Amino acid sequence: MENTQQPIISIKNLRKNYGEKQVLKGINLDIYPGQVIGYIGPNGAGKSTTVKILTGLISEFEGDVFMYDQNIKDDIISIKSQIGYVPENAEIYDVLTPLEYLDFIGKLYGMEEDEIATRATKLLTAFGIGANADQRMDTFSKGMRQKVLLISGIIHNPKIIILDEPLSGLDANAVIMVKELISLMAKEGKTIFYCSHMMDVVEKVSDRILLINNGEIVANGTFEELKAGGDQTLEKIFAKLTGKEEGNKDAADVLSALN
Ligand SMILES: Nc1ncnc2c1ncn2[C@@H]1O[C@H](COP(=O)(O)OP(=O)(O)OP(=O)(O)O)[C@@H](O)[C@H]1O
Repeated sequence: MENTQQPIISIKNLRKNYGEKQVLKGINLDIYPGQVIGYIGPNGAGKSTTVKILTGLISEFEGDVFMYDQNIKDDIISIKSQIGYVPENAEIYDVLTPLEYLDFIGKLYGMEEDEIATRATKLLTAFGIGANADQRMDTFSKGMRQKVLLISGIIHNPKIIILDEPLSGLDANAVIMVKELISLMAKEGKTIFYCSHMMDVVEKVSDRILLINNGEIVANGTFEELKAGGDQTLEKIFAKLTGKEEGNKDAADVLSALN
């Protein structure tokens, strides 16, 4: 179906080089309000580089990115405050308690102290760690920290949410909850850019799936559209388009290297 809305994110001929190496080779993409974009690709394909450009962590690149109709090169600071970002490997200030940490993050987003405290308490409870709100995070498990990170990415109620492998370390119940949350947020009109290696989840939550390989988009469509090529799971589509369709003999190669 043709989208008649204005894109909330528009990526035009995005290129990035590290020295001689071309990491992004001209990415073009329009993303509309309320869409969940699943961004997948093999290790080293260019996913995190794309995300770092979208979130202003990398400022040197060729091409243009528009968010909320503004070129991010013109005012990345104001755009950053309107994005929620959950990074892949974030350091959390774990000498702080969740409430202290979220207070710090909320203030960076310009929120009022009372509003931060109320929202943080509600979110921590919703994520099942309300009882740990005043406990130092150096005592937290990986999943508990990941929950705090997720909360820190949405506490300011942004319209664009960028998630880089957000389910890492979460237990099965939390995964179900976050999947549901992604769908509900999209229904509210939020736009989610979701990078992950968890094919089964991407398959279920995404309205549009983009597969990047060697810095180029090699598939772009709904899961139904991608399946029309004949493969019934995203795992199989991924394997075919990234050159592993002959069956993955890498595991056997690893084993034989040991013998
Ligand atoms: N700071 C850097 N300097 C040089 N090369 C880099 C740098 N950051 C990333 N690269 C290279 O850019 C390419 C893309 O990396 P990127 O982190 O975007 O991949 P990815 O798709 O996120 O991979 P993964 O699934 O492993 O997280 C890789 O070849 C990587 O080695």
